[in-house]
Amino acid sequence: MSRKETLTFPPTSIPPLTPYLPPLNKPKKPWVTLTYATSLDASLSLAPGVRTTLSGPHSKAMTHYLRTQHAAILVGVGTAMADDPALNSRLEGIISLDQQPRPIILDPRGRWAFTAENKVFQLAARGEGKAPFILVSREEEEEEEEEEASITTQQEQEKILQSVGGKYIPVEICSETRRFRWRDVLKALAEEELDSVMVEGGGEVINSLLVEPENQLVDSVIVTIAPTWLGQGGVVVSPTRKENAPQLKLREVSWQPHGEDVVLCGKISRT
Ligand SMILES: NC(=O)C1=CN([C@@H]2O[C@H](COP(=O)(O)OP(=O)(O)OC[C@H]3O[C@@H](n4cnc5c(N)ncnc54)[C@H](OP(=O)(O)O)[C@@H]3O)[C@@H](O)[C@H]2O)C=CC1
Ligand SMILES: Nc1nc(O)c(N)c(N[C@@H]2O[C@H](COP(=O)(O)O)[C@@H](O)[C@H]2O)n1
Repeated sequence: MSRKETLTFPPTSIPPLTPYLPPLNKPKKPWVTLTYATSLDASLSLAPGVRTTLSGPHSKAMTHYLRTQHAAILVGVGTAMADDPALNSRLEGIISLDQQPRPIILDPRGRWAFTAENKVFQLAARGEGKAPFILVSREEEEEEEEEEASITTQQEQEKILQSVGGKYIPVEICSETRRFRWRDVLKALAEEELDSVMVEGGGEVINSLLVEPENQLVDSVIVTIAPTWLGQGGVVVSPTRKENAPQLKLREVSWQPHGEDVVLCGKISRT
């Protein structure tokens, strides 16, 4: 990684965000904040696998403030592969690793071919971020024992993970969707004593969390809207619609300008 980035977030911007952040006395289930940056045409990126900057400097600093307010930060393997994300907070004034969120990667099939060069490992080695926990399918772990080549790769990757304090966490997948069930993901986080998580993306992860009944697990939503159209072909946030189901709507909504972007905060209506 190049020069160390430092972001400044004005303290006056903090109070309007506070109602949407994990409270001091957290409930048993980890607090879930769904947060991402979108274009005016609901795109997260120009195309799958393409890292796309949407946030301006102010809203980017806000995201890095949010990262300090959560125990964990979660992305899908699609994002890990596309972006090689750092998943730490580069906010000015961070003095301790305790202020950094734990990166969580959903990678049921072990598709992320990471090396020690990936940012998250570089930062963990330098003490500028926590080491990732990678959620893998319990079933896949057993199947891979059959293949010698993948065992070697898996062992090498496990060494890289362990060398910085990370680990694989086996989680059951749903046999129909071949995806993790969100309640199982949150249970795995709770078992690691991670009592809050910001889910950053990408498209598949967000859309899967916005459908019924999974959306009832979301405590707050914080979306950065950039004044940009990305055009067709992007990774779009648009959850599957259930016939005759009521529309998903936010309540307790607040709109906050952050530079040229606007940040929309809200809570999902309980059904
Ligand atoms: N603007 C923004 O704020 C953000 C933008 N992005 C962008 O989004 C794009 C990546 O999005 P996308 O390609 O949709 O990939 P995702 O990051 O959403 O990863 C999806 C993968 O995660 C795994 N997964 C496991 N459990 C679940 C589950 N319950 N629900 C959904 N997925 C699950 C699956 O892996 P498998 O198929 O192996 O089973 C799935 O294919 C990139 O271009 C990135 O730049 C990402 C984050 C934020
Ligand atoms: N808030 C926000 N604004 C954007 O414009 C973005 N592209 C993203 N992307 C998310 O942030 C991750 C990158 O984080 P690092 O800067 O590498 O720490 C990326 O993987 C997406 O999750 N977010």
